Amino acid sequence: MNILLLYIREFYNLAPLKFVTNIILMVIIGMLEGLGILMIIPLLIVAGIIPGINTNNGLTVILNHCFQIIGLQVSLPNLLILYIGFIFGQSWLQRRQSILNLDILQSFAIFLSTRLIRLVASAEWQLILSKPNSYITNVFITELERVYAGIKFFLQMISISLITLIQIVIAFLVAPSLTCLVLTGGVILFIFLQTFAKQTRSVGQEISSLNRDLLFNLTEHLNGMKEIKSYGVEAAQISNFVKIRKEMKKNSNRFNQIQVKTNMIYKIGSAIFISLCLFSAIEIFTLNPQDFIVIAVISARLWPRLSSLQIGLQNISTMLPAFQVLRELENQCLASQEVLEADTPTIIKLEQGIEFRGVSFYYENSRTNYALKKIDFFLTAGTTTAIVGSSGAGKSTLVDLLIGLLQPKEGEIYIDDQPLSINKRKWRNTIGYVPQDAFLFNSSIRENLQWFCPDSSEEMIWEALKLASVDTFVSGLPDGLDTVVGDRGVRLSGGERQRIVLARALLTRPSVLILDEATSSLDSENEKRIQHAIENLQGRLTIVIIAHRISTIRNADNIIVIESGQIVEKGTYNSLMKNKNGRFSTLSCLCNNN
Ligand SMILES: Nc1ncnc2c1ncn2[C@@H]1O[C@H](COP(=O)(O)OP(=O)(O)OP(=O)(O)O)[C@@H](O)[C@H]1O
Repeated sequence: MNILLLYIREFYNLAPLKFVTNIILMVIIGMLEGLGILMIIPLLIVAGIIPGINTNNGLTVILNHCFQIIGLQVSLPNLLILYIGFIFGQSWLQRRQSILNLDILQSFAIFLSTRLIRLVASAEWQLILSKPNSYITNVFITELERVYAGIKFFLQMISISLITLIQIVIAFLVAPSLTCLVLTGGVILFIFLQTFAKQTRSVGQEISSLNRDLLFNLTEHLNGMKEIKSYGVEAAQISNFVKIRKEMKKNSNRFNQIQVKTNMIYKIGSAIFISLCLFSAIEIFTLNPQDFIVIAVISARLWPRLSSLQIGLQNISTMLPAFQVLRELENQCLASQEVLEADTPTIIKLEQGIEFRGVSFYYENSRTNYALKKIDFFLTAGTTTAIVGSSGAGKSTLVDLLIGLLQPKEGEIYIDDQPLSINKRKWRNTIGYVPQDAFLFNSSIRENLQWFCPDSSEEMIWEALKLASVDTFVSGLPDGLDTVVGDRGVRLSGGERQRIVLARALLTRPSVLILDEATSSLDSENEKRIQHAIENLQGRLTIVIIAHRISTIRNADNIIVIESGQIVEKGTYNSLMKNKNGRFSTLSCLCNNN
């Protein structure tokens, strides 16, 4: 419950005035409903439905007094108009309150999701790496929805509680002993049914974990659709999906059964207690008819409310695990916020070069294994450097460190003698990055290109396309720049996609271009095109190429060979090839044999 109160406090802090207005409206609505019930007595008296009525009844006297003040007679039409007035006022306020309620709930929903996206976006890359995408998606889509639902149930419970409380007070004023009897019954039943709240909590926990599994399974299924179809393992994936779905159904049924059971117990309980009340009212408390009617109406309304309160509590209980999941992610992101200098469009004009000084790095989930150990090198500005090594050698880790996504555990990276750690934002504005699995949106080539550079002109776009050797291809398309590339660029070949991503990186006019295995999945024809594009750029900027294939880096000014996280060789292509027993020569032979 503490976690719920924590979010309620944030909810209150977001719009305290609206929150308080909402509560005041709830109280007024509760009072108007109570007055509506009380009106039954004078109505019955004036209509003469209850014979031999004691007209000195407290309520009737107050009403007479009120009517005298406004100069009206206590007549049936006046009473009916007043009754309609109460109901009208209550309904109108209820409408206003519902609108206000939804408004503040929606504002809170926006606040929570915006805060989460900010926290995730500014978290250290290593935290994002440690979470499956589907985990974060699940928190955004499912768990956040459950959190809003939990807050909504909480507000509904406040509203029901206030209305119930006001009616209990009215009933108490009319017939204290009988009200105590009705209440005792209600409280006993309420406490008895609390055991169900615990059960619903465990159902809620299972719902949270099943939602996560379902999304994980679905994401894996969709991402790996090509492989799944190629290996013909659709049935296994589908059966896994169906299994989770069935578990969800089982859970949902369990929750429903608890709620239906609660409802049933309340109905039976209320029948027993209302009968008991009727009997006691007549046989023990000898209540007069008008008071009896008020108590009967309040009791009849009170019991369903108690049942709604109980069900509301159960609903909140089911949602509590979602609050915990959300808080956990928020706290993790908060604890690993990236320290960046103020947002700025400034870039670094690389003049001397980039230096790795004694850089070591390990991933948090494998602290004993260094992915990179004591890396020292200097990349002169304006040159092209290739980093090669076998799979798992540490090339991508090195690129992530170079971009400033990962922080060295030991040592430091310098950009023209300035530590990268204090200039990360400026540095990222300076570089162009083409990753292994280049990403394109399901929109036009133009929109994809302008993603990082929204103000780029037509001329700049074509210049970048030309540099990336993809201008002829784009101009040959029927819709040219307006051609839609499909989800993740599926309507393009691997080579076309990669060259468009290269053009996107070049459009930002970077001083440093980092290509991480940009040709790894391409055939030799496309590889040549990319290579040609890179050769076009050599000398104009500082280029860092991570490559598997030695053929693609023949023209690099420097080559750094990494093995098991350490630099084992450095030099030019020719000097490294001369050392026949060297790692580079071996890698080169392996590539040629492949
Ligand atoms: N997110 C991670 N968590 C834990 N260990 C990781 C993570 N990413 C990489 N590693 C480990 O770090 C080492 C270096 O990995 P890296 O991806 O940098 O190699 P690579 O040379 O780029 O490999 P490849 O050419 O196959 O992409 C490997 O031992 C790898 O298992």
